[in-house]
Amino acid sequence: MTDSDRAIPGYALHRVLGRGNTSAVHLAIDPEGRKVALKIPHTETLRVQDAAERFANEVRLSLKFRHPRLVRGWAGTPHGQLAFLSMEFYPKGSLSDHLEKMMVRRLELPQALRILADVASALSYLHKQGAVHQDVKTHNVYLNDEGRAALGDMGSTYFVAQGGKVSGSPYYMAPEIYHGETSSSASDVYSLGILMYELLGGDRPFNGNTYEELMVAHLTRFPVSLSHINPEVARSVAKMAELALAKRPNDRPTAEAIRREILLALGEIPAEEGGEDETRKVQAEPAKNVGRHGTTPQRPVPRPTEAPAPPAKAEKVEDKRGWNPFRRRK
Ligand SMILES: Nc1ncnc2c1ncn2[C@@H]1O[C@H](COP(=O)(O)OP(=O)(O)OP(=O)(O)O)[C@@H](O)[C@H]1O
Repeated sequence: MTDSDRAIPGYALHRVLGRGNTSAVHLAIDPEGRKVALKIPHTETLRVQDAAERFANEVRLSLKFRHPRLVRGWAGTPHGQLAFLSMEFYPKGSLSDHLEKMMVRRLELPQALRILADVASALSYLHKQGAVHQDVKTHNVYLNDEGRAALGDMGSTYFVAQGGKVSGSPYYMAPEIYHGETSSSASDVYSLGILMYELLGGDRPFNGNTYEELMVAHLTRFPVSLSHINPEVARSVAKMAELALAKRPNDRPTAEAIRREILLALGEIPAEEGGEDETRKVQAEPAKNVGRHGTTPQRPVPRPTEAPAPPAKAEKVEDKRGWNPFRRRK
């Protein structure tokens, strides 16, 4: 029993689904008898103003946004000793957990495209609401039993009109964020581009052992063409991933344009964004032979571990020195 295993009135805790830097997430039964993922912040999180505010932000925004490709918040209390967030339970856990468990370098092509289309769909929705997510990465994508994905962790999300604190994970952070500029929907698209390389190409395009190495890579290097890494990926999708990684925000496509291109590669006609049913199938079955040469062969390669969130812009240099991109966060 730790401090984040405390009782929340009305919820029966079953087992721990995972522990992060700021909270523990339990499988629980809510007052309506539903299985939910119950997030309870560590006492330390509630003590540190920034962390407490981030948790409160996650609670508020998870309850506010409604989209089938966003992790749904059922109920929550943003502040205080009884702070919690009750969310939709994703039985397969996070995409990073899943990739680690599967021990594969990349998923089968249709599965990877489906996940990417779902994340692009969630981003397209958020961007239309005038919000920026700021933390797109495998750790924050959740999977259900049908192979559908939902984007979670709204802790860093903010409305552009209201402004917000710039943050992100160094593996996924756009060049303008490294430059200390403000984030935008285009910086989310950049992170989506990294995710596309990761899922379709088997690796992130920019790597490094330190924050500085990663910064240099993101600022100065250009990714190898995704078509070259994986010729099975449709050229139109590979092109989108490459454009998403453009150094200048204005040169990147929108999340909606990426979503459409991926859905077309899946053999679906993209429908309007926002409803429960975002796509209409062209064929009764999802296209098996996606891309130019069919599905992706699997290679058993263990995955690198996730990076923690970087020091926020305003944080001190000591934080940066102590930062280790390969430390597990749970
Ligand atoms: N909705 C959910 N369904 C199933 N499992 C979940 C869900 N939400 C979180 N988990 C599990 O709990 C773990 C911890 O959650 P999460 O990463 O959100 O915690 P956190 O403390 O906010 O993380 P950090 O602050 O380190 O980013 C996840 O890695 C995942 O395994």
